[in-house]
Amino acid sequence: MTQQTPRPAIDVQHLVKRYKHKTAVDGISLEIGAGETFGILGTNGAGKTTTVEMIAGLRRPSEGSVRILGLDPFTDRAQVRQILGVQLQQAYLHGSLTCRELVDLYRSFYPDPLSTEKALSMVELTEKHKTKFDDLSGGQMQRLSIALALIGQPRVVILDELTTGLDPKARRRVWGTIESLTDQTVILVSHAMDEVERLCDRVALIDEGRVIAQGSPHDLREQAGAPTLEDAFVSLTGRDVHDDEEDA
Ligand SMILES: Nc1ncnc2c1ncn2[C@@H]1O[C@H](COP(=O)(O)OP(=O)(O)OP(=O)(O)O)[C@@H](O)[C@H]1O
Repeated sequence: MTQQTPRPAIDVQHLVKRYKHKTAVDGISLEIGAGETFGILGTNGAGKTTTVEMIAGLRRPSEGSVRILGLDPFTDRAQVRQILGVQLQQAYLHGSLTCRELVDLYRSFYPDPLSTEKALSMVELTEKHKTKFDDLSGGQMQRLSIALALIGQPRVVILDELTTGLDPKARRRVWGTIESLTDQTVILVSHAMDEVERLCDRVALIDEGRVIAQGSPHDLREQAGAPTLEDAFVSLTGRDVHDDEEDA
């Protein structure tokens, strides 16, 4: 690592993803600094998940490049796995394993993981340690997937729909956990404006696979001349927060 040229922790250049009948991501560039919490906002189908899946190395870009702390998520896969924690919208976990077994399994992937107890207590699943993943409620599954994303104390964390489906108390607890990640670089995909406003230093607003505005939540409100981030979203995209692309 050079000291004189601080590189972005996450450097995304001209990212494109084409499917057969659809360009889901159409030239997205993002430079996210170390320690930043960066929000990705956009309507349903805007290309947010596709973008973060490419950043995480789970989906191959049609064009463009991704570097995480200087590493390519495809060619440096093994190294990236050590520094990256990912919570995706759909958690693909073994349903027959208990919470403790899943936590222990994920701990084994990392050199310096959180303790099993800390990981479970962080998301208030200590009492559920013997419960199989399939027998958890939706919100409990979500909380476990957050713990698994953070278990390796990764330097970079990607969280897709962090608190969707969580009750207000659980949301606030999870926010507190994310706020405590001061050294880590976090990408947060969210539809929840209060969450973005509270947690994110900067935000990219994505529409039809492109970044249409970028800045702090305050900047976006100013750019749009809007009183709230939700109003800014509607004004800048011309759509409602929960609009679907097909409805536009
Ligand atoms: N495997 C795929 N094959 C074809 N099209 C896809 C595929 N995955 C996603 N898409 C399309 O790409 C577009 C972007 O999808 P993506 O899931 O990235 O959107 P999103 O912004 O995360 O939406 P949401 O807010 O609903 O989660 C959508 O039109 C979606 O239908």
